[in-house]
Formats: sequence, C-alpha cells, structure tokens
Amino acid sequence: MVTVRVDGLRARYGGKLVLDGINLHMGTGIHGLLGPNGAGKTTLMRTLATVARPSEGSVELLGHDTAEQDGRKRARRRLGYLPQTFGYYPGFTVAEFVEYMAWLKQMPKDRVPEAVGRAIERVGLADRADSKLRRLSGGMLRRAGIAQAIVNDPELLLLDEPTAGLDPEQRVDFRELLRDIGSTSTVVVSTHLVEDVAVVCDEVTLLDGGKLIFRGTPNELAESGTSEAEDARGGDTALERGYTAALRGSRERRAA
Ligand SMILES: Nc1ncnc2c1ncn2[C@@H]1O[C@H](COP(=O)(O)OP(=O)(O)OP(=O)(O)O)[C@@H](O)[C@H]1O
Repeated sequence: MVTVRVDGLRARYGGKLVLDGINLHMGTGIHGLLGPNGAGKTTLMRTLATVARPSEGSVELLGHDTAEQDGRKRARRRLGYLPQTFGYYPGFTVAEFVEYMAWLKQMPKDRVPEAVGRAIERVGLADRADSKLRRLSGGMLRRAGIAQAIVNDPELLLLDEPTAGLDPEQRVDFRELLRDIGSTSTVVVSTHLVEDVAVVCDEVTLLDGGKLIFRGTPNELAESGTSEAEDARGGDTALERGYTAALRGSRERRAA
C-alpha cells in the first residue's frame, strides 16, 4: 500500500530551486534517503513532516492531502519526525519531553504514561527518564529525539540524520529498532553516510542537486557501481562505489 505520494514536488528558498520535480511513492518498510551535503534531503524531510510547504506539486501522506489544513493536521497526528536539529527546553526531563510531544500529537490521555515509558525504553534511555535534557550527552539527546518521534507509534516515521552522535553499539541497537518499526510502518531515514543505514533499508533513494537520481534496493545500488579493481577511488564498499557511480553518472549527464 502506498502511504506517501509525492508528485511533481518543487521547493524553493528565495528564488533558488532546491527540490526539482520529485516524484516519490513509498509504502511500508525502511526507505533510506541519501545524498551529499545540500542535495535537498532535509528540505524533503521537512516537506514530508508538513513543516515546509511545497512551491509546486502535491504531497499525500497516509491518505491525507497536505495542501489542505485539515489534511495536514490529521497527518501530523499519525507521523513522527526527528528533525536534523531540534529545539527543546533544557530543563525538561526526558520523560517530560516525550510526554509533551504525546500531548502535541493529541494522544488519548490514558494512553500517554505507558506510551512515554515504552518509547523511552525502546531507545535505551529508561535509566535516564528523569534526567534533565541539559545533562545528556549528544548521543543520548538524539535518542531522546527518537523517543519523541516514536511515542505515538507513527505510521510514518521521518528521521533526519538519526545516527549523528550515536556510538557503534547504539547504531546496532538503532537498526534493530528501525527493523521493528519498519515491519509495520513507513520509515524514511535521511543520511549522507551511505553505509550507515543502507544496510537496513528495503529501498534507497538518492538525491543530488534537488533531483532524484536513483531509486532501488541497496543491492541494486551496489551492483550499479564499478569494481574496486576498476576504480579504487569510488569507495571502500560496493555500496559506496554504487553511490559514487550514480552521482558521477548524473553529473556527467547534466554537464553534457
Ligand atoms: N533556510 C534556507 N534558506 C536558504 N537556503 C536554504 C535554506 N535551507 C537550505 N537551503 C539550501 O537548500 C539546499 C538544500 O539544503 P538541504 O538542507 O535540504 O540539503 P541536505 O541534503 O539536507 O544537506 P545536508 O546533508 O548538508 O544536511 C542547499 O543548497 C541549502 O543551501
């Protein structure tokens, strides 16, 4: 089932086109959004989170048309979003922060305490539930950010650079969590680190210069690259070489 329908999406900052005709339909599973700095990943994530409005095109989320105010409201209750940088009250505890988001999502009051406890547990912060956010390390803060994004068991989960600041062990735990959520929901994970999440993704979408330049499985991306013998500078892994080849190919086509 298609849960996200993006058609003809264009986004501008000032006069500058930063998303240029994106068509993207997604369903249940884990979708990696890859691309170099400035490719437009964050702009696309903000648009999917209904925080940014498209200049052109349509975005339908979980059957709701986000061009309409009512559609945006309904979609917001059913999605979870971890922005690349997120604001928070440093004096809030982890539990208060997650509870606040549950309240914003208009979750039924009687479900909130259990949902907050479960979200915090799932990101491995149960022992820090009562710690103030200002006392957390960068990785813990990011995990608190993930907890607020999943508190409402979102059907659409949008995570922008979720692994920034996580140590290797936490990355492994995080992948497990993604697999669990992605088995029933649509998860979109943006990163510029190819290896980071591509291993858990069912599908990867590659953006460059505001355009969608590749869409397929991680295996297809890996197979599209040159071999290490042909091109040692393409990357250390098959996936990185596929990523590099896709970027080079699209840039050459554009320059021609
Ligand atoms: N608030 C803004 N005002 C003007 N230009 C912006 C703004 N935010 C982003 N841009 C520009 O839009 C383009 C796309 O940026 P975006 O943050 O979406 O890319 P990204 O793929 O997320 O990059 P990164 O990996 O560095 O986070 C870039 O050229 C950026 O400079």
